[in-house]
Amino acid sequence: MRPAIEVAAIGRSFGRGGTEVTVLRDVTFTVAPGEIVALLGGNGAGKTTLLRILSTVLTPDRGTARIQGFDVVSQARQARGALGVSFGGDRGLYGRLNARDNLRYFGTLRELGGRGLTTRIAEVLEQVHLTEVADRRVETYSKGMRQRLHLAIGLLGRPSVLMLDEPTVGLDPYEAQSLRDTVLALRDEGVAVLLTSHYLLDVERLAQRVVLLREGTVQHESELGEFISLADHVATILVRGEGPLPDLSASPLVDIRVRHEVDNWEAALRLREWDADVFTEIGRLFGGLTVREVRVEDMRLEEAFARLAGGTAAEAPVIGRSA
Ligand SMILES: Nc1ncnc2c1ncn2[C@@H]1O[C@H](COP(=O)(O)OP(=O)(O)OP(=O)(O)O)[C@@H](O)[C@H]1O
Repeated sequence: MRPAIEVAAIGRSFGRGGTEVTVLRDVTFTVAPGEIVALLGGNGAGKTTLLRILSTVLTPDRGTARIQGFDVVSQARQARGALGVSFGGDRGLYGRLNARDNLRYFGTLRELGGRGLTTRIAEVLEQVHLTEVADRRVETYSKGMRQRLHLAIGLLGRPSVLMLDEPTVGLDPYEAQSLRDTVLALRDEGVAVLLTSHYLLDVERLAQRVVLLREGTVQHESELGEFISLADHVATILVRGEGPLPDLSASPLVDIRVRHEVDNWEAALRLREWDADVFTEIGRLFGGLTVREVRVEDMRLEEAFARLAGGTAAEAPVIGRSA
């Protein structure tokens, strides 16, 4: 089966002469129909630049990219026809109009029109669960509703390829999950999705494959499971307490960090693997102390990301689990 997205040796620089900066170097990967690929990377890795090239708004200096077989430079119009783009944020929506009229406006820009457009608007509203509020002004919408409207605009042309830049940013967990469910339903219909997200929960729940950019080159590409297995810790146990600090020397648990604030402390125990002794060990370390909270965080994705993108999980700039 022909890939829905083909990126071959793409390169892009900005500026000239002595101030030229190369932002993408020899980037190559594909996305199959019905597949969700997460494009990851720290700030400035080149993700947005690549999405701009694939959505035909920026031309590459080197290499080729195709959307459903259409070259994004020489066949930009056809490529755009196969593509839905949802870059989200607050830009681009007309607050004083309702969702239906926003969709009509963007549909007309895409040269969709007439009765076909009215039917299509009803369909996309249904797909993103906005039918009930479709006649309300968009300025009264929550962030999640706005993100879903962005997605609906991207879906108007029945795209077979969808590009989503930070689809869940700023959403509460319920809204984020609802948006993820919509994306999964689209994937099940055969849509190819390329996604960037600073929320690794999106990656975990959505992506089958991960492409990680670092300083403009593909640093790593693998199935999600393989990516996660690169982490050398399976979990972190956070223990919070008060009073005297625990003595954590001579523990077989790796990488123990303790943070101390006035009379509170927090210990982070990073586990290389789970075994029955972990709980015995925790009892031994913290027995007799005033423990207020014990929490287990599954850190594998963060760890894997941090190891490959640079820095440590604790410092990694792009991680968030709040959504
Ligand atoms: N028009 C431009 N002129 C000069 N430099 C640019 C231009 N666009 C992007 N860059 C630079 O290219 C690099 C990559 O930027 P890009 O926005 O693609 O990264 P990103 O991976 O999307 O980062 P973030 O996660 O912060 O959005 C950055 O160093 C940025 O400053």
